[in-house]
Amino acid sequence: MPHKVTISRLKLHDFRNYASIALGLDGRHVVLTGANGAGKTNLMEAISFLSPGRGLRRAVYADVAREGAAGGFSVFAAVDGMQGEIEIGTGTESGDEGQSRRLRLNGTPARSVDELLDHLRVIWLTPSMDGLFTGPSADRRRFLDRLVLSLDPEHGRRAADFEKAMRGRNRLLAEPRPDPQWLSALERQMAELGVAMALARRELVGLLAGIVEASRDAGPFPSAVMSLIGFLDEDLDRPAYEIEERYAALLADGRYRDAAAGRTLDGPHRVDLLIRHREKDMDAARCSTGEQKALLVGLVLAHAGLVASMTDHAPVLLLDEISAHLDEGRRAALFDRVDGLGGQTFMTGTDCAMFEALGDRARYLTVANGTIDED
Ligand SMILES: Nc1ncnc2c1ncn2[C@@H]1O[C@H](COP(=O)(O)OP(=O)(O)OP(=O)(O)O)[C@@H](O)[C@H]1O
Repeated sequence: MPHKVTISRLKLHDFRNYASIALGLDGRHVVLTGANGAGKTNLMEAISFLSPGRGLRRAVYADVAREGAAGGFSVFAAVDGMQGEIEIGTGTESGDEGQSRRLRLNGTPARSVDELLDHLRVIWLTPSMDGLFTGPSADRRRFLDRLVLSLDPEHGRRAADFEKAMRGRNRLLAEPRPDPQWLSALERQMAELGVAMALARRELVGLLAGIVEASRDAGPFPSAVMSLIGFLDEDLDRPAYEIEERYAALLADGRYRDAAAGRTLDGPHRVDLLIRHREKDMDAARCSTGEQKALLVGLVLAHAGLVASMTDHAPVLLLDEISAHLDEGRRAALFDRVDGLGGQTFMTGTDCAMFEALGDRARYLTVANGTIDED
């Protein structure tokens, strides 16, 4: 069994509709129930800030600070994490431009928010991900990259550096007579970073496929068959330096075309993640809403299992409004799978009765108007 990572205390200040709350938790799962607009998702979002990035809503930080409050927001958590106990403080202060948030670990400013990954991994499933299979490919790439990032903390930096090099190349190509040497240097950089990104994604998809396969008969969640298309598909089995050469050559050959298009047409930024429902042998996009939700739940659980086995620590799981789409049998199966992961999971719903099958494996909290009561 992987080690358990638990959030034992959580304090929010001027965070969305919370003026100031402090919660003591006991390591069990947490169920948050309350009316629409009570603040359930806001609390989940606060926990998602314990991982790098802009959280489960991909928020603009200026929107996170409580309306009417004078300064920024803060989230404080005491976590029994991957390297023992740690106190994590994150937020913004008045005067911050809203583009970054501060992070303190045991009171000391961290160099980067990526340092959070040394202490815990947070994975979430929210209703806004329901359109994943039918929406734009950018959403699937983002989903995939978050999966990769939770196993490979370098992935975010790599993707950001790739984007930067690509923007530089696009700008240069827009000039009347771009310097070919400068272009080559940027393309070489893109090749190195882009191929590393593609290989990291491919590795994740392979590892996840193994977990999905192993848990195929573990309940009512269908299994997903995933594949990546759109970037050097046939070449990714070659040694990395050969793939880099191939991509650098593609970029050099594509300069006129890309200059005319005003963007780079080949690269890991054009990849799509194809997902099929294995049991039905059908494209996920053509499955019913309920089938898509069940596929997504299966995928997220598989990913949580992968993170647990790779890091030897169970991730903190956030399942927002999970109960709504699942019938009683599926809900009970979900709770058992979640419990079997060995970590702490936070779940929300409007109706406490939906969580009956969890019994005393969870702590139940009622949210109302930015306040929280223990049941
Ligand atoms: N910066 C902010 N300041 C104050 N209130 C905010 C801020 N941002 C969002 N809110 C409010 O927080 C409230 C709670 O939102 P939240 O999404 O957490 O609700 P919820 O309990 O998950 O509801 P639902 O069941 O409808 O999903 C909303 O009424 C929203 O308008």
